[in-house]
Amino acid sequence: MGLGPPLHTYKHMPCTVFNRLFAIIYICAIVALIYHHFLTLSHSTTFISVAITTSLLISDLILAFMWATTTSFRLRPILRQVFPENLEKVLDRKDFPAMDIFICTADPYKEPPINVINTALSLMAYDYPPEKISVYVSDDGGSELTLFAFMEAVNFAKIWLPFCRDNNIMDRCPEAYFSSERHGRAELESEEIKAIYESMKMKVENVVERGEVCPDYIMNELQRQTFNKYRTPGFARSHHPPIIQVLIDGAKEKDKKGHSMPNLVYVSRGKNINVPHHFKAGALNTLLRVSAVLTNAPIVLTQDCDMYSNDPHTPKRALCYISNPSVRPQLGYIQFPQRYHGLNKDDIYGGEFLRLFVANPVGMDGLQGPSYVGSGCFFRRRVFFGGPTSMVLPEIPELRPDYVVEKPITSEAIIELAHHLGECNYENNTKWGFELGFRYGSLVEDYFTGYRLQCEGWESVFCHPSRPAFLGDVPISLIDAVSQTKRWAIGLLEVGFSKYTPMISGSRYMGHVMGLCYAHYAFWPIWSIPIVIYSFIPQIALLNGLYIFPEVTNPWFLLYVFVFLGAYAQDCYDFILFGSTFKRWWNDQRIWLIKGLSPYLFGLAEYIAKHLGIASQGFNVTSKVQDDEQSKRYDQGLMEFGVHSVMFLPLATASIVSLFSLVVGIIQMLSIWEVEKLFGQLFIAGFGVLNSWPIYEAMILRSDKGRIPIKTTISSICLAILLCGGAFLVL
Ligand SMILES: O=c1ccn([C@@H]2O[C@H](COP(=O)(O)OP(=O)(O)O[C@H]3O[C@H](CO)[C@@H](O)[C@H](O)[C@H]3O)[C@@H](O)[C@H]2O)c(=O)[nH]1
Ligand SMILES: [Mn+2]
Repeated sequence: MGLGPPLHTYKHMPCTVFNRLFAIIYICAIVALIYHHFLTLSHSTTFISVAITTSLLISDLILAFMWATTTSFRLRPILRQVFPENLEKVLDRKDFPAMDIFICTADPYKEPPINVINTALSLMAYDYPPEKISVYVSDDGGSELTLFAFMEAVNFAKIWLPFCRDNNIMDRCPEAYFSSERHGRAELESEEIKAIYESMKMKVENVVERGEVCPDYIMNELQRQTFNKYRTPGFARSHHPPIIQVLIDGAKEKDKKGHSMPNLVYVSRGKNINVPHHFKAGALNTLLRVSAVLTNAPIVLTQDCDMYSNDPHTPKRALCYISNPSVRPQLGYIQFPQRYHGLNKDDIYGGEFLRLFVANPVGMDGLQGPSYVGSGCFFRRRVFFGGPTSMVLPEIPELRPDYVVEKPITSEAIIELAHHLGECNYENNTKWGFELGFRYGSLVEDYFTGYRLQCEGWESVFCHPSRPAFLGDVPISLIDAVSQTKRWAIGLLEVGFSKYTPMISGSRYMGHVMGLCYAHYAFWPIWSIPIVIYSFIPQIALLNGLYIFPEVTNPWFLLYVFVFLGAYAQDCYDFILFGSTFKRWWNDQRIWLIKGLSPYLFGLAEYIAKHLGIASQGFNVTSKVQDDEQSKRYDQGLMEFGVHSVMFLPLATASIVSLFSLVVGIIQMLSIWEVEKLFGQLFIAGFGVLNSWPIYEAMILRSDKGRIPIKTTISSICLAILLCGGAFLVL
């Protein structure tokens, strides 16, 4: 920075040297392993042994490729530190840039409006000049319930914001604050506010339960007119004109203590069943345009509706990097990790996503910067308009990132223009979604957008303070977790096999290591191929007395041991290094196997089906509703199945096959007493059984509602019999 106290610094992680050395050794091991497969292949005489060796070869090639992509995150990890306490020494508070905050919600029944307004309130209460903040809510659910909740939030904000400011509260999400032990200091006032909050919450929940805003809750003619828009004949969430409401005009409205308030704008973009709306990316682009004509702040923060702010100083941390764009003109965005509240102790579904949200971004931070993960990201508005040196102009001057807004946000002309910009077919014949704004073409618009921005030359920074900047909800049932992963899998493959594939395009624009980092995600779903093969082939071969791995006494066996233990140990080491625990790592590797057998596999299949024109996929919003009984089981660490789903069949079948082959394998071992021959397969079957423990429990031992339905159990037993019987006939 030159002058003044430092705002940020970084250091290389000490593990870098070890990581690089280990990578070299491991590459040699992989080469040897592949050589061994070819050797075996050349000695194979029967069709069966050729087929088995080939499938192992393919599996190991895929695992090797994925290992290489994982390793790219380990080559130059850096840790950053920011000094927000120094910010006001170099930048006057009145010179802080304005910020437009985008919150997306899509379904009042899966994303309860009370939670959405909690997120909004936590962000409105940022420790930042309120007149510089504008919060825009995108309601893709097109629901009066959400709008009603926000109208209520406006009144509550007038008490909540000054309360947080005057008492220097850290938890500025009301729900989090009132349910924590911390609200001791401002006792009396806090109790009063809590009562007001509770009554608002009841009102909002009541309205959601009824499914409509009852007439007593409508305060005046203006509100009645607004709600009537949702009740015109033909109005549906997927078919309606744009609705834009300025709920707080910061220039006029004051809080209870007479201070200014942030702007709050509700936007439900226009939709038409015949016009593609591009899901969240489409919603964000509408917000980009609407906010451009209303406030056009140079900084844009995107937030999922469940990701509330957990630290009021977060925007100042971001400012430490972007307060002076001329210092690093290519810096495009600052990504904070997604962190979650309410994870159970050992994180049975791997909901922490330690690698995705922490370890990998740290790795990319030392290169061109982390990928964008959809929430908790401060962008410079300029990034949505072409690369750092080649600006792409929008169709009207009002949308340019350097356009200065002069009219007040409630002026009629501006509101009219905003509605026009939110029309469902506004984007026809424009560059939105392709060269401008968030990019279309993938269900993981975040990954795809970040990737394209970085290809254009934008850099990014990972900001990972020890107090989480944002906290969100995790799926607490297996079906939710795997459905989410399946959506991601499809979206990632859409990028992986597009003309922008990271392997080629990414490497060309960002270098091979960055290309590999992005390829890592794009090809996540192909992990399902080796996982499926290793979950069935060694076990079924064992059942039929076919031994497919080197004997324990054979030196090649050591190679297998090294490759397996090496990968697992380094994986575990990463987990511990980034502050997680051994048990969480263990559950994470189990969920990795589950994903390979279920969402990655189905994602791959659906992606192919889509390409053959058989099916098409939408964005299935993850439910954020917490069923009490389900939450209880989650807290106890029980895996929640509960419903019958084809997604569970491969894993249930694999667990039965493993168990069966382990038992038969042990019997074989006792009868022929040649452990060294079958040890490899026995180990894999045993490893499968160990990992399947929660599945057996849920099939047989449990009686609660989260157990595996009998239908699933029977279907998977039938499948297992078919598979083993079929193999018996063939082999
Ligand atoms: O048509 C849609 C669909 C979704 N959303 C919003 O998108 C956000 C993310 O949806 P969610 O169901 O929570 O998906 P997750 O899989 O949990 O989200 C992750 O993955 C998404 C991409 O698949 C990213 O957009 C998210 O930022 C990232 O947190 C939510 O706020 C939704 O309201 C919309 O606004 N419009
Ligand atoms: Mn989410």
